[in-house]
Amino acid sequence: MKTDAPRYKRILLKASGEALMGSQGFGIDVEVADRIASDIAEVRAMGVEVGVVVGGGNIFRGVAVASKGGDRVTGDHMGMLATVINALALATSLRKLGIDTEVLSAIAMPEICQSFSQRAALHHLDKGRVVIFAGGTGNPFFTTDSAAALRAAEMGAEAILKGTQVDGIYSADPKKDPTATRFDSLTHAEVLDKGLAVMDVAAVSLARENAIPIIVFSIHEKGGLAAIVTGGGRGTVVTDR
Ligand SMILES: Nc1ncnc2c1ncn2[C@@H]1O[C@H](COP(=O)(O)OP(=O)(O)O)[C@@H](O)[C@H]1O
Ligand SMILES: O=c1ccn([C@@H]2O[C@H](COP(=O)(O)OP(=O)(O)O)[C@@H](O)[C@H]2O)c(=O)[nH]1
Repeated sequence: MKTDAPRYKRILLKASGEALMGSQGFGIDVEVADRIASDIAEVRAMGVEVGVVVGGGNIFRGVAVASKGGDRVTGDHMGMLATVINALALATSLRKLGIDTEVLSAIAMPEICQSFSQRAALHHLDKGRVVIFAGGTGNPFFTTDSAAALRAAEMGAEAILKGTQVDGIYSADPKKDPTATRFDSLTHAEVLDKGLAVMDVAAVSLARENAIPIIVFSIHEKGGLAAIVTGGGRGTVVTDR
């Protein structure tokens, strides 16, 4: 039994969309969604309040449309709808585990889920529900990382936990540069000044302005989320120290 006490009362997990496709080339691998849900359930069982922003890269990215001569805004609308599909999949996995979960969308679609408002989000969190924020920020030209920073500020989260493909922030993209070295800790300003592209500038700036720490860790590690929440695990911690 895990006895480590959680460091945070309320967190915002950014779950990579790309991770959800598992070893498939596209879409959602239900086994991966179920495993991420079990990781979330583990920290809920510790009493941690959890908001989740889910990406959409496993289904659609707006730039893909723009790069082929299409309209970027329409592409981004398609990307935001992709995040709603992922949010519904993750909510399904959480509910299978008996975790009370609410999906709040930045784009109104009342037949499918509630619309986002800060009041609704805080209400559901207070009731102990996991809240999945769908539809990104609701605006084109943004990313789900920016949505994560925005929702973290709105819900008063003590940390943004970015669960991604890599186990931290490196001196360069480790997928492209095998000589890249990993940081244990950085400041928001250092991430921006060094141009470390693990998160976009808007997201890091918003987190810095609101003094919200960011922890980048691998979402592929079972139990990795609980390890980070209890102050262990492998990841890069970004603070305004
Ligand atoms: N300096 C860096 N340190 C770590 N990862 C980086 C860095 N620069 C670029 N990356 C890349 O950024 C990716 C995360 O970007 P992102 O598109 O937000 O993924 P996701 O939203 O699916 O987690 C990592 O998987 C990594 O390949
Ligand atoms: O506030 C937002 C969030 C997302 N998107 C669109 O949704 C896509 C999927 O999000 P993202 O690339 O951040 O997903 P992830 O990288 O986490 O899988 C993006 O490419 C954008 O096209 C957007 O337009 N506004």
